Amino acid sequence: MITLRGLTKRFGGTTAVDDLTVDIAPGRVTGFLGPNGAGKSTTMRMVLGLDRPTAGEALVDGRPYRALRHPLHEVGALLDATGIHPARSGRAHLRAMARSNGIPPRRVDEVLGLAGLDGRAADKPGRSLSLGMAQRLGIAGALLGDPPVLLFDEPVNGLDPDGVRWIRRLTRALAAEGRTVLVSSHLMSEMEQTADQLIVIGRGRLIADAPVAELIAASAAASVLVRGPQPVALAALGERLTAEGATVTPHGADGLTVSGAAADRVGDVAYELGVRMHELTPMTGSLEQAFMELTADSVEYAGGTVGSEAR
Ligand SMILES: Nc1ncnc2c1ncn2[C@@H]1O[C@H](COP(=O)(O)OP(=O)(O)OP(=O)(O)O)[C@@H](O)[C@H]1O
Repeated sequence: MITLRGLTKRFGGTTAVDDLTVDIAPGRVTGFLGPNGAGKSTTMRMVLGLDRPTAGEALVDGRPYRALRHPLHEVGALLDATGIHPARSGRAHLRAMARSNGIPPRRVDEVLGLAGLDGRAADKPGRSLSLGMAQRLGIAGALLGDPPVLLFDEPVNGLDPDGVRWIRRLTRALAAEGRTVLVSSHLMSEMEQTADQLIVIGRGRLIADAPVAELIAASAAASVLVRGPQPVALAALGERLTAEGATVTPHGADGLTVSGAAADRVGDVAYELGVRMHELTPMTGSLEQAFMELTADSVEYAGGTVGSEAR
């Protein structure tokens, strides 16, 4: 279990993490999602004792990282996979880690196997590892102490499609063993396939903490695409739906996207107002869409919504 309580980190005038309170439970994969610069890496660094919180606390099984007696056996992490010494092989790197933590050398071969690094790749010097191999090596390092809590920061970075599938299977298997698995990503599609629970942050603040299926369902139920040849009538439809509490955004030159109203209701209102329609389509929800909706206020390029100015 990872527990964040009022976790806050400021760098000068920048608030990277802003009063984050959340529990990350064992036995499932928790996706940690947010736009670039949202504060995901900084949060993970505080869990790992690499950054000191400005306020609040980050606990691993109830204790701050610095109070863990055998850290490698209690929490494993992949943060920046490019940190390996250029002249040292992956195997030597892991052996050194194992030695200084009282872990037997045979565990090194085990985790190299788990990470899919065959003999040759494990003996290459750090400088000649591809990013994908470095990611796998980083994951091998995280698994070395067989810890119950794992943090992977953007683990699919640099991996080919096989590697991506491997990460998906590995994280799910680790969670199925009852471990706490936190995986950060800005790839919503990846999280849709991997995570059970999603924590979404924007500008350091918690935006959502919910099961993936719930987030998708919320966005799926809510969006309807409407197209028609009468801009003024369509604008009137948009106004009326906005007045009923829906969110209406323009879609191309002749359409609207309506969230917060069912397709039946949109059709009925159009009929009442005599609006000619060329299309009325309930949109299939995806996590991508849910993510865009959730983080719309926390990214600089967010599009505005239209209400009374609807075309
Ligand atoms: N050491 C630091 N000094 C100053 N500012 C920092 C430092 N580390 C992070 N930041 C700032 O804190 C904010 C959050 O950064 P962070 O790397 O945690 O975000 P992220 O969600 O991991 O983003 P990305 O997906 O781009 O890695 C950013 O505005 C970043 O510029």
